[in-house]
Amino acid sequence: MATSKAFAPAKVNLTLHVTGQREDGYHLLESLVMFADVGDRIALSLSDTPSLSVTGPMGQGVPTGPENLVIRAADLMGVAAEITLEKHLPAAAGIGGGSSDAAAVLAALRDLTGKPVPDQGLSLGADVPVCLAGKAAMMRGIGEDVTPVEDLPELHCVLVNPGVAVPTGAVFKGLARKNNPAMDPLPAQPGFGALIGWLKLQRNDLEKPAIAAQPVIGEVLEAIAATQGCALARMSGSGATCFGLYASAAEAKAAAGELQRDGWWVAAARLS
Ligand SMILES: C[C@@](CO)(OP(=O)(O)O)[C@H](O)COP(=O)(O)OP(=O)(O)OC[C@H]1O[C@@H](n2ccc(N)nc2=O)[C@H](O)[C@@H]1O
Ligand SMILES: Nc1ncnc2c1ncn2[C@@H]1O[C@H](COP(=O)(O)OP(=O)(O)O)[C@@H](O)[C@H]1O
Repeated sequence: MATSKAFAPAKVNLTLHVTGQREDGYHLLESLVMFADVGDRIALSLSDTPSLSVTGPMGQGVPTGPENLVIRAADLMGVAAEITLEKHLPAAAGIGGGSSDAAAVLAALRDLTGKPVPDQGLSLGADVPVCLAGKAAMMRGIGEDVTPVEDLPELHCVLVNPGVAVPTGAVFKGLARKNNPAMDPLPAQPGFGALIGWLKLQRNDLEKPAIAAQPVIGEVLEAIAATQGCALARMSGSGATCFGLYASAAEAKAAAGELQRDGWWVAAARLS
């Protein structure tokens, strides 16, 4: 029986500009996305009797029925599979856990069966195409326009989620304005200092409405910014996960130690 194992990394939106809104209500975005070396793990095998088992430290509350994005991904490919999903990422957290799981299943089933992935998986979620690309990229449109970005410096980060789920649609609805300024052009082959300098001039436009919905996100950002060596603290996606950037793995690891609180999920990671 054909089997496959896959890693579904956390997606981090280093920037997220909301620059407009389509007639169907979806928002136009510009985002620099990178992927962390922390994530979910998936094992799957082709089978006549499809099934899903959700395990892992963050598995609680993740749907086990047909609404789970890994099942929807198998359905989209028209393939029956037995899937085990080991959750390490918090759900509904702005780091694309479900989207990354879906993308990993799409890629695994494409490789096992030779079938193409319909429409980059966009029908499963706006974040699925960038997760399918799986490497640093500029994401535009509602997420369907993905351009890989080469030559970014090594980045180390801490990811912090305060244990509150923030529904993506509700945060978009809370935006004061939909047509915010576009991102500045990314400098060519930036070193760490140049990339941080550029990032500081960009934004996550969803930060403000997310903090209004869940004020603890503001506390997380302050706590990250106060850690030794933190070059930038920002929210990812629609939250509530926030990240801090550091020049070294040692600083990111020390920050993760400092940021431990009851109910907070904290991970040090490398971004690429
Ligand atoms: C905001 C982002 C940024 O990367 O990340 P997350 O916070 O989800 O991680 C994504 O665009 C989210 O992608 P994804 O989570 O796949 O979104 P979807 O399931 O397609 O959409 C959930 C809801 O968010 C709103 N939505 C989503 C994407 C978009 N470009 N405009 C929107 O207005 C819509 O109300 C939609 O019903
Ligand atoms: N495999 C999955 N992992 C996590 N959540 C999932 C999954 N499949 C479906 N969901 C549902 O999708 C919603 C969004 O989850 P997720 O993709 O992790 O968040 P976000 O889009 O904020 O990064 C959750 O509320 C959860 O109920």
